[in-house]
Amino acid sequence: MIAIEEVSKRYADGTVAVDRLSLQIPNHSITVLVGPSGCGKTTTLRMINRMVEPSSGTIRVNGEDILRRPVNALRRSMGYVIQNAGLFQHRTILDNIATVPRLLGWSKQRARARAAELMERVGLDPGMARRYPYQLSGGQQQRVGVARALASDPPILLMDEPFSAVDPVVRRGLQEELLRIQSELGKAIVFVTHDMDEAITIGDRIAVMRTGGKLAQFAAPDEILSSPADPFVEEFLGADRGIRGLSFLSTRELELDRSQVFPVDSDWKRIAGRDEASSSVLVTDAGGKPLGWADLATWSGDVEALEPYGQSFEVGRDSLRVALDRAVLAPNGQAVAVDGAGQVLGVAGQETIAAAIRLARQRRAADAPQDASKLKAAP
Ligand SMILES: Nc1ncnc2c1ncn2[C@@H]1O[C@H](COP(=O)(O)OP(=O)(O)OP(=O)(O)O)[C@@H](O)[C@H]1O
Repeated sequence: MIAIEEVSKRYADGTVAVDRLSLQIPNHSITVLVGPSGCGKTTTLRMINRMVEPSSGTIRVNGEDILRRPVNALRRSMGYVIQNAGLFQHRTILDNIATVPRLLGWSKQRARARAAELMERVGLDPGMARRYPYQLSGGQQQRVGVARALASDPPILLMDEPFSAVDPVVRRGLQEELLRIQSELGKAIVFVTHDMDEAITIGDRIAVMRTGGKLAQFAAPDEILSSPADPFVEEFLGADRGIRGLSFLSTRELELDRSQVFPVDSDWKRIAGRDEASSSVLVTDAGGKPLGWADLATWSGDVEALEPYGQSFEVGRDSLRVALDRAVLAPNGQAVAVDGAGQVLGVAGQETIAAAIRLARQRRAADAPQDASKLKAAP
């Protein structure tokens, strides 16, 4: 959809921000630009909507050179979201979102109806429609920024570090929301970030750029993590490269142990008399949800006295990275696996998870070559 061909940008002071960059950015996918500060990510993004004009090279959208299109029409065909949302402070939330439809000549009523629909889509309470931006939290303002960019239903969305100014929990929520919206709308999204974890979470493909505005690698996240193109990319990915790669391995086939899981109304005398080595059991409520760990040698039967189990992971939805994290953090090294309804499916220790990682990697290697661009990171 967006073809960047041999594009360079040299600013008036001689700085070469982007150097002969070529990228094919497909439809219905999220392409993330990452790289160290000053490597030309923002410049690249802004050349796509002509906020910055390239010094040389060509950018085409659906085959058409963007220089042939009137700049205003071009920009209105592309949603643009920036850090801190960049909202109009004197306009209500509803009118902020309705901005582009109004510019396109929609009636006030139609534009506001569209804005209200978008508030719902990005998870904003309709009660906020008449508020002003300063009356919203940073995360809510970012949602408004996304809604505003989507208002005229542009096929392309340009996002420049849109979630960088909010705390990690809100950021995670915004990323999930973006993925959900993308699964419904299927835009061509170009997303700039500094954060490799964010890139892995949301990107279908990642372009790693190096200082001087050159492309270091352009591939699916999984491929970048498993086969960095050169020492620069490897160093940029950091020491957690192996752990991050586990984000692409499913928990679906993880072998779970159910023998240690018992509902709270069990016959504890009989269970305590078992012959098995482990006296540690996971107690669930009557609905099968985890309550905590009990050491049968000492547990009185009091639910309040159970050892906390930490956080569970959801089989199929969460990756082996999450499962391993849960096991590492659990007091007894056992991660609790649940289904979509939060009911316990079993437990898995670090050894079991390590075995699953080895197996998944062997399978991957055996399946190769495969279309890595189809792989998507689980949370
Ligand atoms: N208007 C300008 N005039 C001169 N140099 C500029 C201008 N805008 C950006 N630059 C320079 O171009 C280079 C690339 O900047 P750009 O903002 O594209 O990088 P970035 O990768 O987005 O950085 P960051 O991650 O820090 O936001 C930097 O060296 C920057 O100082």
